[in-house]
Formats: sequence, structure tokens, C-alpha cells
Amino acid sequence: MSESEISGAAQAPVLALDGPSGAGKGTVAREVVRTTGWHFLDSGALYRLTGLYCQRRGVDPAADAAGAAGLAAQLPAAFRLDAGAERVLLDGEDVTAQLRTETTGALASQVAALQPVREALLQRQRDFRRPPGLVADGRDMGTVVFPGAELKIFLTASAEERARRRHNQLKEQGIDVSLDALTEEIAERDQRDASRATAPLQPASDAQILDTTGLEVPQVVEQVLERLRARLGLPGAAARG
Ligand SMILES: Nc1ncnc2c1ncn2[C@@H]1O[C@H](COP(=O)(O)OP(=O)(O)O)[C@@H](O)[C@H]1O
Ligand SMILES: Nc1ccn([C@@H]2O[C@H](COP(=O)(O)OP(=O)(O)O)[C@@H](O)[C@H]2O)c(=O)n1
Repeated sequence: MSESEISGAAQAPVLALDGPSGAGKGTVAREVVRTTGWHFLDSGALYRLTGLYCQRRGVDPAADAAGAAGLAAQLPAAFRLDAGAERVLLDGEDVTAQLRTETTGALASQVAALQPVREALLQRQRDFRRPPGLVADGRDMGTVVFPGAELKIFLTASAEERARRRHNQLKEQGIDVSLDALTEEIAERDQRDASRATAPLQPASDAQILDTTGLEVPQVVEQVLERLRARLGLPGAAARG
């Protein structure tokens, strides 16, 4: 008897989208969500929020992993849609803009290397899995959080292209950083994420690798949707709004 038969209910399907920074996970995930009506887990936001919360509460994750995990376990975070725009609140304060900076990304990567922090966030991430399905964006969606995901895609692109994309994205948000500095910061973060002992950034053994270098966003979205349809028999591209 399978696990779902034992629990009495089949679980909602999961699309696990993992990969390094700037590969396009968030962009593609949101488009897939728009098309399918599935739920969305931005797991990176939870690590970013944990990093920010540690900073605000004066906890140094490098010296106090248990303290950081304690804050992660009771993260006072709320995700809102405000006239179609995503807003993220931490302890009631709007931290949407601060969340996406590379400084916060580096903080996130530091707390994310701590096993107790990852454990503290595990169930919270799994709770996002609800019908009709979940698109989960992160580093370990297919390896640790949802190892039984129906479809696992590892999105990647060359380091230069990922840095360029991030640079453009930040510029559009009015954040001015040098491309060289950004390239270095992203390389450092990828290196830390890939080499950590716990849940390192790596494709699951059953993940499909999708290199997006030289592809436009709609092409990547179409490829992902195609694979999802093939796997689950979802309605065709004509349904896209
Ligand atoms: N295939 C692509 N081609 C060109 N730009 C892309 C592509 N995928 C994503 N982008 C752009 O790159 C930036 C970073 O993408 P994002 O989804 O935030 O990446 P990730 O979540 O993997 O860090 C966004 O501005 C996005 O529009
Ligand atoms: N599932 C996840 C998601 C993010 N993270 C960490 O959180 C950081 C920020 O993740 P993110 O997805 O918001 O970052 P980007 O890919 O958008 O740059 C990453 O560099 C990882 O260190 C993680 O360890 N596991």
C-alpha cells in the first residue's frame, strides 16, 4: 500500500524548480502559477526573511545557530497581494524592497548554511503543498523538501548571463550596483550554497536540467509547461492568459 493510500488522501502535485541565483526560477515559477492556478512557494524569501530578522534582533548566525533557528521557527512573516503587487511584511513592516537586494541574499545564504535553521523552516515549506498543486522555487525543493515531487526541473544559465540578468533586474527596481561587484557577490553566494554540508545546491538525481542561457523568458516558461503537461496531462498552452 502506498503512503497516500495509508494517509487516506492523495497529496497535491509539486513542481520543484531549483537552481542558482538569476537562473530565472522566480520569474518562471510565477508564470507557471499564473497559467495553472497552483500555489507558489518562494522558499528563498523565507531564508532572506530569516537573515533580516536575525540582523534586526541582533543575533549573529555565525556565532549562534540555535538563536537563528529560534527566530526562523517563529518568523513573523506575511505575504500580501496589494493591487496585484506582492508585498512582504516582517513583524508588520514592509520589507519588500530590502528583501531582493544582494546584501539580503548574502545574509540569506549565511543562515541557510545552518542545519537547525533549515530544520526550523522545513514543515512551514511543506505546508504550502495544497490542491490543486504547488510550484516550489528554491535550492533543495527536489532533494530535501519535496523529494517525491511529480516534476523536478533544475534551471541554470551561465554565470555571466545570470549576473547580467540580476543587474538589469535591480536597475529596473532603481537599485544601482556595479556589474563587476554583483558578479563577484553572486559567484560567492553560489559557491557557499553549492559547497555547504547541508542541502547543498545540486540537482536531484531525477531532475531535468534546463539551461536557459540564450533563451527568452517565454521560451523557458513554455518548455517547463510542456514538461508539466506531459507529466500530469494538464490543459494545453491555449489556456494561457
Ligand atoms: N530566460 C531568461 N532570459 C532572460 N532573462 C531572464 C530569463 N529568465 C529570467 N530572466 C530575468 O532575469 C532576472 C532574474 O530572474 P529571477 O527569476 O529573479 O531568477 P532566480 O529566481 O532564479 O534568482 C529577472 O529580471 C528575469 O526577468
Ligand atoms: N530552498 C532554498 C532557497 C534559498 N536558499 C538560500 O537563500 C538564498 C536566497 O535565495 P533566493 O532564491 O531568494 O535567491 P535568488 O536565486 O533569487 O538569488 C540562496 O542563496 C540560498 O542560500 C536555500 O538555501 N534553500
